[in-house]
Amino acid sequence: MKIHCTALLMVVIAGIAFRITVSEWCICIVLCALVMSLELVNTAVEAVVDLVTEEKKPLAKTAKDTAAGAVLIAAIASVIIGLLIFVPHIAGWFIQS
Ligand SMILES: Nc1ncnc2c1ncn2[C@@H]1O[C@H](COP(=O)(O)OP(=O)(O)OP(=O)(O)O)[C@@H](O)[C@H]1O
Repeated sequence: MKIHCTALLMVVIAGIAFRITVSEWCICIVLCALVMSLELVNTAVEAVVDLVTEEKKPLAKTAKDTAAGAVLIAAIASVIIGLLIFVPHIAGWFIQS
């Protein structure tokens, strides 16, 4: 969650610096909310699994790994979309200066 909050702060700073459009802000906000929400669900799944059993069980592993996988997929997609949004702004900034 600390990593996600740091990424969120960087997105906000970059969004202000590069003056991204309202549509781009909306996409960034939705993606940040998606990743952070899935991280909270992942934490909840981990807590429930640990509450149910502290023994090593295949179903516990499946529950934890699939929840973590959901966060990873959303995070990877967010990074790709973030690059698609910010790279043209960064390139434009370099061309102007
Ligand atoms: N009860 C269990 N039975 C089987 N495998 C487990 C069990 N608990 C954890 N694991 C395995 O160990 C890995 C690490 O589990 P852990 O509970 O430390 O979560 P984590 O993925 O490190 O998340 P976090 O760092 O947020 O606590 C899991 O991804 C899972 O593959």
